Amino acid sequence: MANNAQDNQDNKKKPLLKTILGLILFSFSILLFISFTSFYFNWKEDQSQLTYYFNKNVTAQNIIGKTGAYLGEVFIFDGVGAMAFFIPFFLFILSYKILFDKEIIKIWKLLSHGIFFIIWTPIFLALIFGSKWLLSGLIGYEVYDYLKSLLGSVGTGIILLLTISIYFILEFNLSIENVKSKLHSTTHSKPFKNDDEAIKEPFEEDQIYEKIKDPKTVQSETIVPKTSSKKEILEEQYSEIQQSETLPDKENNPINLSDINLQVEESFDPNGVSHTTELEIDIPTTEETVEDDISLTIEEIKKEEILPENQVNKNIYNQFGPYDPKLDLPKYKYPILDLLTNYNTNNNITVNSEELEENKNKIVTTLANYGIGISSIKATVGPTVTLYEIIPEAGIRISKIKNLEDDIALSLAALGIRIIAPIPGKGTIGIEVPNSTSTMVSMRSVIASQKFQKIDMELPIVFGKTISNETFVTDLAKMPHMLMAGATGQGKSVGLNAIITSLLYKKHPSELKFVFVDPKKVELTLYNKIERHFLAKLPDTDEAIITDTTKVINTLNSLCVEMDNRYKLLQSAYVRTIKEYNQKFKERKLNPEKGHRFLPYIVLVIDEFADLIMTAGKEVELPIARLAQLARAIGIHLIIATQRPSVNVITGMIKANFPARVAFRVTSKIDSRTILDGNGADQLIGKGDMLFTTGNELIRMQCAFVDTPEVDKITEYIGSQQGYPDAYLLPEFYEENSTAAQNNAAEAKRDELFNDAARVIVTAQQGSTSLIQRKLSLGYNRAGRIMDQLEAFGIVGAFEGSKARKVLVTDLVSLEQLLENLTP
Ligand SMILES: Nc1ncnc2c1ncn2[C@@H]1O[C@H](COP(=O)(O)OP(=O)(O)OP(=O)(O)O)[C@@H](O)[C@H]1O
Repeated sequence: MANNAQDNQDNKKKPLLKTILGLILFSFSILLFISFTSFYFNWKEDQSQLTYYFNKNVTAQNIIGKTGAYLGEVFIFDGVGAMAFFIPFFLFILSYKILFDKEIIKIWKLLSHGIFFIIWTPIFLALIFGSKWLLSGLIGYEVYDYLKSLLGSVGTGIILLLTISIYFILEFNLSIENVKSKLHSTTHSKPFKNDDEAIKEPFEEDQIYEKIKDPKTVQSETIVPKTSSKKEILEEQYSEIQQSETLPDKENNPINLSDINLQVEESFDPNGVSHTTELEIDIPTTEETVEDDISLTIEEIKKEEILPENQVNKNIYNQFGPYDPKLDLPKYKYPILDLLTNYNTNNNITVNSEELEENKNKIVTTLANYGIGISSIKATVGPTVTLYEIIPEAGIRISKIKNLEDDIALSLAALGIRIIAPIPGKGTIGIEVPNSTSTMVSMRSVIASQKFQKIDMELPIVFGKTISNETFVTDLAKMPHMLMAGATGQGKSVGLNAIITSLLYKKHPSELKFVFVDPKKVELTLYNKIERHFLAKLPDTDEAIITDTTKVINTLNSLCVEMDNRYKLLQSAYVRTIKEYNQKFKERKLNPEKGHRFLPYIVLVIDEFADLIMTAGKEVELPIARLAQLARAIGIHLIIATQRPSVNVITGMIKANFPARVAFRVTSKIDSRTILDGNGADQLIGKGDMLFTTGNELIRMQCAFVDTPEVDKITEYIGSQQGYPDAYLLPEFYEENSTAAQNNAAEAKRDELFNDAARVIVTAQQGSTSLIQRKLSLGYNRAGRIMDQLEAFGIVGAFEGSKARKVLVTDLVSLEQLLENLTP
């Protein structure tokens, strides 16, 4: 009881205290205002009086006396000049809020804006008016003077302009797009584009009638004859009414325009000419009833603005701009050209005209010996091969020339002659003859080529130079998977390195990850150095480069899981390809809280595929075929290289899903057919001489040469830079049919924070990875891994795309029991 009485007392005191405080602040604001204003008129006379502040015989001119003069001196003269008026203004607003519980202007907003302008304006005034301290105050002038010594007047002006621009941009959200869209909307909402058009616009007088007449008073309305003068009058009157929407008592007595009865009356003289037009407005008065005496105060309903989801993201977009995945490693430097050796042979293909002439003669005579006449012959010299294009005389069968391949080779005494009859799209027959001295195509020359530098592709690969000495660039993302074959020592490893190097020169670590499988254990180990930048691996494996067959199977299956996960993400984002998905993510239209993330491309490179198939057979073939069939849309691309392109290695299932083929020299026609579905690879001359096809024509090329020390330098360059804490972690994969093995494996690898994460998830009853991330301050990968483990132990359900996983344990007690059972 005593307590209640005390509370009541307190409650009664509170409004009193508030009123007192409000009044004090109000008085202060008035005092300051009068002091400051008076200071401007009397400061000269009063300045000397201030030394005798406590001497009652000395008086000041200021209305508020010596104190007023003193306050003016401190705040205006020695302080911030005219901006000192902000202080009484602020106190006034504050007192109003305290007294009447109403905010004229939001206090915090006013304060923050005020602080900005208290700093900015005096400097600005000092810049414009110089040492007029009454305007800028001493502080404003001194700051300006200091800035001037540093930047000069122009520099200071620019800084001031910049700061005020930033202020307005932030305050009014003036991004270029916003301004554009506003301009756009205003131009579209303009009724008339210009005055002329307004005149041309057929004016419907009836529309005015419609607008101004109240349906209730239709009967009493006087019909106005349609003359242009009346039209104008009416128009004017209507606009007046519209303006009068802001009638003075609108605040307290809101009047609806439709409640206004409008009558237009005209008097006519006998000739029918109108003289006066009167406008009468009936403002309905509220009926006064007894109930009116009882006042009803309706508390203002505060509506919290809830934006739709896409709008929320839009705000984030407006605030932070597009998401840039490269900001993960903002200081990352792309490899420089000097890491590649300059072999000094760049574009200088030596044309040996004697050799060309000799070969031409031999071709012409050999063909003549078989009765084939030629009407013209043209040579295109490439780095390793020269293409002689011939147009046979009319009536010669093409197959006849094709059959002479061996005879021409014999007469030219050269290996690697290939006859293309006819050259697709040209109407000529091509005879490729190797040059006696071939020119090496250096990786440096192709990387530096304008074509590669300027190309805009998702995964650009520069292979080398074509027979006509053009740099050949193609997009792995479009291929979408590549099969590479070639006998040992013919340039396969160099080819793989060329592909990887091209990608490393063009892609940021956030955009691309490699999975390397290297059963030979030597070719790809160089790339270990870029593990934390560009490699992806299974969780809890030490080496990112996979050399062990069992791990290959797990990795491939894990990639299948990643593929499925990515498909779910794409599905929930309503997009069809990774490109669209990432674009949407960059535009912040996808919510990371719902599991969305930027998806890097994944390139799986398998060197020596034959070895894998021999040891693991179907176990690798199936996931590879699955990936090859489905992974194109979600950014997983496969490059498979093999020495032995025999049918038991490159099975029908694999072949069907790898449209892009690269063939270095192979030893038999059969191998050539397996890899290219035709002859040709057996006629290559080795050392990087290659054929490339994506299903249509065969392109002969000299592969760019990149040596191991060059690769070493590139990986060293990238590896020495700041990288991610770990390689990109692929999802965990457990074999489906052995739950025990699965549990054991998971048990052995349970994360230290597994129990904590389980508690977080069960408490919140929400299976979300980002929740674990937030509560336990973990990175996405680790949190994702823990989530997989929670699934393995039956604590949460399966991954469901953008939806949170189901939590299968309902309360903490059951969870603790489960965790206890798990502890060995
Ligand atoms: N594009 C090229 N330009 C010039 N020379 C090359 C090119 N490619 C390969 N060579 C030469 O051929 C050699 C063997 O190449 P590479 O190591 O790539 O063969 P490989 O097919 O991978 O052999 P293996 O299968 O035994 O590893 C290289 O050391 C190099 O001298």
